[in-house]
Amino acid sequence: MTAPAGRPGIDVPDPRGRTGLDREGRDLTGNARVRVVDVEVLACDWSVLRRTTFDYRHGDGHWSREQRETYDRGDGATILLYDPHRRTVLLTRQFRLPAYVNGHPDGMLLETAAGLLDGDDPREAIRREAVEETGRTVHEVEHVFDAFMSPGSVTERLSFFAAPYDGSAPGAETAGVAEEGEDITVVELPFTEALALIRTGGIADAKTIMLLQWAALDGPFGLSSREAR
Ligand SMILES: Nc1nc2c(ncn2[C@@H]2O[C@H](COP(=O)(O)OP(=O)(O)O[C@H]3O[C@H](CO)[C@@H](O)[C@H](O)[C@@H]3O)[C@@H](O)[C@H]2O)c(=O)[nH]1
Ligand SMILES: [Mg+2]
Repeated sequence: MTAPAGRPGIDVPDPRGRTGLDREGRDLTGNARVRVVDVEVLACDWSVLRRTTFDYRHGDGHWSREQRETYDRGDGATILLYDPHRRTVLLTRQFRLPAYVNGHPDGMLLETAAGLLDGDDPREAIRREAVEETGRTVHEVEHVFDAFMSPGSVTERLSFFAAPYDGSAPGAETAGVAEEGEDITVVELPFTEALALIRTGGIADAKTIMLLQWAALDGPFGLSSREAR
């Protein structure tokens, strides 16, 4: 007996049970300069790699046919936890393979807590991730901004949040969901030290740099907070 014919992720389930992955992006109508011609699934396992063929009308009016690959691992959310009284921030340290294979000395990155949405609203998702990755429960979270982190290739939209935590209360030193292979160290740093680490390369993660700079410019350790004191 032969196995049923079918393309995983398209007409038969892929390893994560998905089908119809080649339909994503075919019916977009928001930009009259863009006509999607074809969507191919090049790979689907954890994430989805697609190649999209589209016609694009340039500024001078001529059309050209283009192809772009997009890497889709879903959307995510991240949060800066800060203690406004002790002037500290709570970060995580974990191994990041993509950074390790691209020149980071040991792949151990200092980052703000973050996670994939997994079908949740960003605000709900970030409350869950804050507890999972730092052991701290956060109450009111402030939405700071959203950003596409690598818009030439990665579809992900990241939602950025901030929330105070009480660093005078005892907290966890390790966190993460062990069944998912996570092994996270919780790192509390004086805010000025965290900012200095951006300059030296000790913090090399984009979302973390963005949130620390927001905190210095516009957030809890910024000009307006200094004026308020
Ligand atoms: N098997 C497998 N599992 C994976 C893979 N990629 C991720 N996972 C699993 O999915 C979990 C994802 O953990 P989250 O905490 O939800 O996501 P994250 O990797 O921290 O992502 C956050 O940071 C990223 C980097 O800045 C952001 O890109 C992302 O939006 C989010 O904010 C990992 O612990 C791991 O178990 C993969 O390629 N294969
Ligand atoms: Mg995470």
